[in-house]
Amino acid sequence: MEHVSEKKFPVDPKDYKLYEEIGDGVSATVYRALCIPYNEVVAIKVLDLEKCNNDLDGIRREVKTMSLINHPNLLHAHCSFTSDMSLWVVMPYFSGGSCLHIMKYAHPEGFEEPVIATLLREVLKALVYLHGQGHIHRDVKAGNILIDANGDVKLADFGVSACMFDTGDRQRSRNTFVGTPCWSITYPFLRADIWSFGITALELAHGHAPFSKHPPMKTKDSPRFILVFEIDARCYFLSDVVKLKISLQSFKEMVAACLVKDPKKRPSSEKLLKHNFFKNGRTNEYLARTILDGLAPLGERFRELKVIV
Ligand SMILES: Nc1ncnc2c1ncn2[C@@H]1O[C@H](COP(=O)(O)OP(=O)(O)OP(=O)(O)O)[C@@H](O)[C@H]1O
Repeated sequence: MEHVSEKKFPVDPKDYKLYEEIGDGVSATVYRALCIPYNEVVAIKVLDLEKCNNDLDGIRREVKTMSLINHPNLLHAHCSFTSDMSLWVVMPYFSGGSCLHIMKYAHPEGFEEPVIATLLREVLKALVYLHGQGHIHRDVKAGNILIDANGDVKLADFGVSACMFDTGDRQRSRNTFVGTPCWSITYPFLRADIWSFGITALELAHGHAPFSKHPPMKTKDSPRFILVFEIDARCYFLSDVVKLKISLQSFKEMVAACLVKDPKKRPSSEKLLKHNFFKNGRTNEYLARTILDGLAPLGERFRELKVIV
């Protein structure tokens, strides 16, 4: 049981009233809910601990990371607790839902340039902060970019994140790297997020990620996979760019800088944030007006999309 925000959220399920489902993932269901004592709407991610026997480490990491981070573009959990065989993570409710949901529902061909620039700029600010703290997010994607009613953007889901300052044991067990946490060694690992960031840019521009219809690769970290994927993603990008509404040279340059095979040659999140492309970004109110106005409530959209899938 952990308390993670200034306002003490209750850690008893009886203090919450679960409303409709608003999302689901591999091992969790997310509900809109009411925190009864505060009369405040929240989102609760309920993880079935029996289903995630093999990844208790990942869950602990997600909850711990969510409780320690403090940045306006990162999702911060109110509290978490176990109830029977499930873990409840109580978080602020983002009525826009994820960018993936919004695209699937209302923008199947992807977003317009200023929307993409605004979303990506906010995500990049979160990455600058995370990387500065030695964290790698490792799951940057449209499904993990949440938007609230004001157009505020939050990067969510730390289920597979890793901290470069952890002991070697955990890193060894995750089969990613072994070594002392010093920047000269660790910074190429942080740049894994830059790769995913480039793919996310394509996802937001196309409405879906390159090869999103293919089953996930088991050997995610294998250099062969990365190489094949890089070439494919770039071909996909170059051949399809004519179809995009995006004609900006700066978008192409920005994505190309992220999708470089050698992580050391990718820009840092801080450097990338200075890229010209992000000058096309607008305010959060613009986002709210452009992509949230007129959308059905999140639960309704979720239900409709579930029927389609
Ligand atoms: N705080 C929130 N407010 C509104 N919607 C949310 C919130 N948290 C999650 N969601 C919705 O629920 C979906 C699934 O949540 P989440 O990604 O945390 O589950 P997951 O099991 O980790 O998913 P995956 O394994 O696919 O990454 C999100 O894509 C989003 O649409």
